[in-house]
Amino acid sequence: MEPGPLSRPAEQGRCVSGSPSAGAACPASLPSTAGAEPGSRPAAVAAVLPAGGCGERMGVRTPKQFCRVLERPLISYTLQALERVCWIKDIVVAVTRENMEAMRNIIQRYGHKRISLAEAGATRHRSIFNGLKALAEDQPDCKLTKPEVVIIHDAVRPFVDEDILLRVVTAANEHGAAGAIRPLVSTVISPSADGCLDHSLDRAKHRASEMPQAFLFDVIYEAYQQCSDYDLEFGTECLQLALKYCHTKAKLLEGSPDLWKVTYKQDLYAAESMIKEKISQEICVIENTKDEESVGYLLKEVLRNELNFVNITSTPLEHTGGNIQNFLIAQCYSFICVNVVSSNFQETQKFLGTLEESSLPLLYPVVVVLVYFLDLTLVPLTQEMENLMWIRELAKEVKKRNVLLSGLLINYSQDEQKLQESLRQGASIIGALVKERSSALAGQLLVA
Ligand SMILES: Nc1ccn([C@@H]2O[C@H](COP(=O)(O)OP(=O)(O)OP(=O)(O)O)[C@@H](O)[C@H]2O)c(=O)n1
Ligand SMILES: O=P(O)(O)OC[C@@H](O)[C@@H](O)[C@@H](O)CO
Repeated sequence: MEPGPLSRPAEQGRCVSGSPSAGAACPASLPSTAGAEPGSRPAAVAAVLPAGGCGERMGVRTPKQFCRVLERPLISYTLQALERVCWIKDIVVAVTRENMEAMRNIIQRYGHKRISLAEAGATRHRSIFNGLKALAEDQPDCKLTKPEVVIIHDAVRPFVDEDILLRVVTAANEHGAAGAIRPLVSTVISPSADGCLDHSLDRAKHRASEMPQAFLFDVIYEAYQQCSDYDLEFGTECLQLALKYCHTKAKLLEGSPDLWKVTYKQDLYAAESMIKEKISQEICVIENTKDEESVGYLLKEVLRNELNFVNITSTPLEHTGGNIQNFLIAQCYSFICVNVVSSNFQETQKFLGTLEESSLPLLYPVVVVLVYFLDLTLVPLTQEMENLMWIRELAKEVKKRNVLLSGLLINYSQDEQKLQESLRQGASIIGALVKERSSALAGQLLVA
């Protein structure tokens, strides 16, 4: 049993790791909580996230858990997913010594809480074991308290929701161990020594083991303490360790397709698309109260017609100050500021200022589109573009705060048909800006 090395805590005073005392024999019967009422969630739940791999199959220099998705490290999304669950009291992340500083910077930059760090091991099982040691109370001056149930979840599985976490924890509380499974996509075959097919498994009778998994802490901790070096070195299945060393048969729970593990580069592209899709479901139209109300209303209606599956809300500009946080909490990261008066820099500054003042770290790029309605038969386009050049400079400034600002001129033609056409084109442009959330378009002035 290798010692669990000490590492400086991510949060002051949080000690991590340390070598546990020699493990007692595997508990003959499951600990008291194991007899818990079916369906009851234990009070004390913690999580261990193995994040000490090098991502060889990803084929890039950066370990995949630190690869950026929408300019933010992948692991930050997983931490955010777990932090949304208020009843997980501690999250221990196992990272390599050389990545400790990078991990602390991520925790600080994105405002992650309840995080402690443990040093990763040479294999995933060894990393998990070190994470468990950080939670075991038999450690000198360790501040983390031992949980009743511990969740084990790969740091590169960012799409985990409270429902599956609660299900595995509740099942582990009752059965001692539980894990998410998924139907196999490919058939599992067994090759013979000469590289030919020996036999194939009946796909209908087998499942893929995914994450999250959960265990009564004493069960999985004991299993790791009894684990052979071979299993620590070559094993990939925590549920098997609970079975083999603690005779605990894990409860298997069907998980959603989102539980997949980011392993290859295409998984990173898929993760980015899913995150973009998730945060593009809400658009808030900020109406300038000086506007003729019909302009903002018209655009809202066209947006609703053109952008299916997107929830379009609206609010008057002067109301955004107080509730910008509410928008961010409600997962709204796209704002369309409708103006009729051209180049009203002050109004825009006022709105962007509320984003600046927001105490919530902007975990996703916030798209802000300044929409100007102008009858281009009355005002030469070049002159108006000149008037709006301040958007380019302002966009550079707010991009540092993860805000992607761009301008959109919509021809407010007196001809009803032309106006409708411009509105539809404007809605399509807004839809693309929101969906693609590309920093390359920040500061651009577009015309519909
Ligand atoms: N020594 C290791 C190896 C892996 N992991 C973690 O275990 C999770 C799942 O492992 P895997 O997908 O295999 O990650 P890598 O080992 O990094 O990938 P590869 O096998 O392609 O190198 C990842 O979050 C990874 O960081 C770990 O904590 N310690
Ligand atoms: O680390 P690897 O990618 O080799 O394997 C990890 C997976 O086996 C593991 O996350 C699930 O199968 C559940 O145990």
